[in-house]
Amino acid sequence: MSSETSVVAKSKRIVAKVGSSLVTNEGRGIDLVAVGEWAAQIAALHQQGREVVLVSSGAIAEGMARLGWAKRPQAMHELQAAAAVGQMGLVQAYEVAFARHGIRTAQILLTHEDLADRERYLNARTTLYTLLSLGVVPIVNENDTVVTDEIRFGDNDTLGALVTNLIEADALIILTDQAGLFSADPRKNPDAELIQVAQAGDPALESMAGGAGSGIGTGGMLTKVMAARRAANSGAHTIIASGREPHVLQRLANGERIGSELRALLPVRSARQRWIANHLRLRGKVTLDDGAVKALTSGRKSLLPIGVINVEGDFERGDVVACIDQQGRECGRGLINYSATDTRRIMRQPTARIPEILGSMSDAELMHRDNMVFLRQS
Ligand SMILES: Nc1ncnc2c1ncn2[C@@H]1O[C@H](COP(=O)(O)OP(=O)(O)O)[C@@H](O)[C@H]1O
Ligand SMILES: N[C@@H](CCC(=O)OP(=O)(O)O)C(=O)O
Repeated sequence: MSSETSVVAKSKRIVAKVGSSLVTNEGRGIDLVAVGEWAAQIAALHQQGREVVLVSSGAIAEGMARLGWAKRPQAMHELQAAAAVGQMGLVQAYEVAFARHGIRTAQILLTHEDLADRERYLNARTTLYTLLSLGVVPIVNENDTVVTDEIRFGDNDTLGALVTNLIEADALIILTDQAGLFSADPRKNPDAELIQVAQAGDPALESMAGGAGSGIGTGGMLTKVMAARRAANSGAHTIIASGREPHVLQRLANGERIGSELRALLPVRSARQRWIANHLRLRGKVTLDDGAVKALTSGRKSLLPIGVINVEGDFERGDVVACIDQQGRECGRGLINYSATDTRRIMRQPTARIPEILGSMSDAELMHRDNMVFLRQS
């Protein structure tokens, strides 16, 4: 494939995400013309044998329009009420638009908990695979009505990336109200330049995307750049492009380069490792000495208690815990074999002493390499 060809051309399974500002026409109620156009484009992708999951925001913005609220409420229960009202409009609009092409849609509302718990994660995955095999287009949003501030994704960019990981999609296409990622916020810097190709996860992208969003969406560009990094964990490329660009999805699928392409270069990991890498709820941290950091990042070894010099948090056996170096940078994460209390008892200890401290049936490793992901190359 020439470097002038969009990575979407080769993508069989695609997650497309549309943001609130697009779906609701800058907060003025659902843009039915735009919804109709996306449905027509996704129908065309189906004709080519591609599978598409649509992650759509807009429930809160549409709920506000339906309730006649001019200002976004602060109180969580009012946001949740708006989402419940608006989600009705959202799924109705998609159902009608896709039905014109003979395509069925399905509503999937997910929470953080659904993706953090391995069993529920696997259930969600099976359902999505089943829907795709039936030729249905799943329409995904966060289950805003039941989540609270501490546990919500908040923006749908993160959710789009997690769905990309969940179904092992080849590409994540984030459609927004700008032509892509610019070197600075184009609302404030008319001279900002479009970034056409970059590596997902490049820290320079995060500083370009620092500003807030449109005021209608929640994430801004930063969450899109972070989503690209997350999507790259499962080998998926991300495109950030304007949802107002005519036939954008079809043109991307036909190989045209539009917007910003944030490419995945990381090695593809196992399904279990991807789940660990993208785990949002870390229960604690263990600080490693330099030798342990080296063993993990360059040798891809299991983590032994002797390399741990500090323990933070109150975790249980089986929780996902971050491994940080002495500068506080995360270098890996994994499922821990001991509770925080036991980890504190055995940290800095040689392997031979572990049975003495915790009993003869103890594991030698604090984290087994098969249950770990290594986030930084040395
Ligand atoms: N470097 C950047 N490039 C492009 N847009 C940026 C950048 N930094 C901040 N933004 C802002 O991010 C907004 C898009 O985010 P958001 O409003 O959350 O959209 P959506 O609802 O599509 O998720 C843009 O309108 C723009 O003002
Ligand atoms: N779940 C919320 C989406 C939150 C949101 O604003 O997302 P985004 O437009 O992607 O920044 C809704 O449907 O209103």
